[in-house]
Amino acid sequence: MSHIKFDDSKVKKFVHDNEVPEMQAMVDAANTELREGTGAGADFRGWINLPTDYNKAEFARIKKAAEKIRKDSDVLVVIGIGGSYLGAKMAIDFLNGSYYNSKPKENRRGVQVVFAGNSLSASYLNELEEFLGDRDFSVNVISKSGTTTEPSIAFRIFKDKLIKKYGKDANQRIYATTDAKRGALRKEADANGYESFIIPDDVGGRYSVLTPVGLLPIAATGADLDQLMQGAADAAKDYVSSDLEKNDAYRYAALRNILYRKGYVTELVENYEPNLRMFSEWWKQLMGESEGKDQKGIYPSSANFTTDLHSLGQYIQEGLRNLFETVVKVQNPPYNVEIPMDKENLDGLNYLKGQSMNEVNDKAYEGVVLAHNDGGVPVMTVEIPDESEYSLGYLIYFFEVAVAISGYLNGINPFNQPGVEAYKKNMFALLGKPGFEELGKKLNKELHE
Ligand SMILES: O=P(O)(O)OC[C@H]1O[C@H](O)[C@H](O)[C@@H](O)[C@@H]1O
Repeated sequence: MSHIKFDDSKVKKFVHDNEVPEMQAMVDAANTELREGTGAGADFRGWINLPTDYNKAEFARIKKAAEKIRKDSDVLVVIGIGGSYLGAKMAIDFLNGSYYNSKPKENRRGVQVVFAGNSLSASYLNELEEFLGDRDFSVNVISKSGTTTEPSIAFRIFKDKLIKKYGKDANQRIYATTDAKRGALRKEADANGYESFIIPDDVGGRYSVLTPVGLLPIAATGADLDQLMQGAADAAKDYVSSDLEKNDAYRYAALRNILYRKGYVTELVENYEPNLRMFSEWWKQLMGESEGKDQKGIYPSSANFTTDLHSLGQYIQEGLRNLFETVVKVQNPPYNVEIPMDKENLDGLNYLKGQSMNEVNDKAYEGVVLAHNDGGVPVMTVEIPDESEYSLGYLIYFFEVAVAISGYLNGINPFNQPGVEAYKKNMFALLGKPGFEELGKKLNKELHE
């Protein structure tokens, strides 16, 4: 039985009864493409069986490395961008809360984890260096290609810092997560003897959170990796049927495509728990890089509730009617607080006395769903029981398998990202990278005309 409760009752107004069954044949075809490898991008389907077929020896080595980091460091600096950043960041926030790094040591299961190499901002790096101060730290540099500019620059800077602080022992504090054979990072890891972990060839960056890419930083916070993988493994079993009556991940994929074809071209993923803010950022890369191509695709966006009801709420209620919402809801958040009685009741809130904040949050959710529905916004809800490692693993797999099916339903390759190179080439040319001279001249002319 599914660990996720998927509620599509609030799309009924927008989708006729016949529409989902009429998608079944297309979903069957998409399922065949995905499972039999007859679809585009078939070489990148390693994530399908990853939750059970992962490298067990490496998994054990990740746990050991995390233990060593917890012993000899106060902070782990994780360097990466895109799929080499978002998965670890979202999982750490999801499992530990957004103030994890500010908690006193005794309230944390592991080291503080900070992220670098996810922008080109020198000011951000400076802040990070100030945060580190003279405390002990290690670095986990992550790049599948091993050549991405942002993490490469950040790695140079933190490597230099490590060498200045620890001399020849610096190499013992560097963990490289990269391709088995290719790329500059692999070369450097081999040359300097860094402990290294492998990103499988057949798993793309945005599908890589359950590889060493996500696992080492997550383990450094003391989280239970076995439960995380178990959740994903169970989801892999639960979401294997191509029957839309039995597979909610596929049903979600089908409904997204039905809505998209009616003009609902923007999907907002939403949460009612700030711990899930970064989950939305991870989801946006998964959806956006998978589906936005060939001049089509749903635009993935996000909102954090109830916070954004006071900023974006107006637009969602009454703006252009091209939006639909997917709420990721937590049935039992890790904490609850009772609203106290106030004798004077000057704020008029005594009608809430004795109620819990989680109840109030639930009522907000119910009120919002009904209001937005009335305003012309289809809403789907993906509910997980709690914020455990198991539920997170399950949820990750739900969206991974859903977007793969959804992409095939829309006739694109859900596993490549050719468009990302365009700006990179221009940036290299404008920076004067050897080999890009001609393009550099052309762009400089265009910029100055
Ligand atoms: O892991 P890396 O090779 O450094 O790549 C990091 C990220 O950068 C790219 O530009 C891609 O669009 C992403 O899919 C990828 O996750």
